[in-house]
Amino acid sequence: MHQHPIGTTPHPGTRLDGSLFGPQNRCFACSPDHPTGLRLKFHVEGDEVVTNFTPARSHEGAPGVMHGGLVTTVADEVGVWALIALLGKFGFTGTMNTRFPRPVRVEREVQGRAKITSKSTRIVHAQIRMVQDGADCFTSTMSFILLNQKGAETMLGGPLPEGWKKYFR
Ligand SMILES: CCCCCCCCCCCCCC(=O)SCCNC(=O)CCNC(=O)[C@H](O)C(C)(C)COP(=O)(O)OP(=O)(O)OC[C@H]1O[C@@H](n2cnc3c(N)ncnc32)[C@H](O)[C@@H]1OP(=O)(O)O
Repeated sequence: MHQHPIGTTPHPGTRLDGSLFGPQNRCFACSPDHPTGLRLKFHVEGDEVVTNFTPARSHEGAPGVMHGGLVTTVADEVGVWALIALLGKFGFTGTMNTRFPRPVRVEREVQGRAKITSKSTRIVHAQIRMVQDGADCFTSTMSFILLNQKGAETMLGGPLPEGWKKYFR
């Protein structure tokens, strides 16, 4: 029987940048007005959520190479945005199983691509790739944990803004 891939249609009305969550969103990776953040934006291509980012010299670890932790930051973020865009849900990163097959060079665009591979009530698995000049530089299987409103409030340490509640179970 033909199986529809999970989450292939953008969740209706979803604006694919950090302004979606309003001024309380201070996310280093996606807040549009973070003073030193990455200010990532996202779009959907088929069953993938995609972000484009050009690392600067200030994102280096080894000379000429983007710091692996920052590569992971972009990859983690595009994974979460796959849940937001395709499922209308927010998940907290639970696990990452990652390889870095090639360096990401600074001052050249790298593309983050995330695809949802499985979904249950409480866990979503996604496959994330970071691609530069047509080659995979980072591949990871990540799990994201879906909390209910009470669990999210406990985790975040306070009540959720009204507009965030729908992103939880
Ligand atoms: C709307 C919000 C807007 C925000 C604006 C900014 C946007 C962008 C921000 C983007 C930021 C980027 C993203 C970030 O940076 S998210 C930040 C990085 N991640 C964290 O800080 C998570 C820290 N960990 C925790 O808080 C808890 O351990 C979590 C919440 C993960 C689970 O809590 P808890 O343990 O109490 O949950 P449960 O007992 O109900 O279990 C539920 C199910 O999950 C399974 N499980 C549990 N742990 C793991 C695990 N580690 N791997 C795999 N599976 C795990 C468990 O077996 C069970 O499965 P099942 O038995 O039902 O099958």
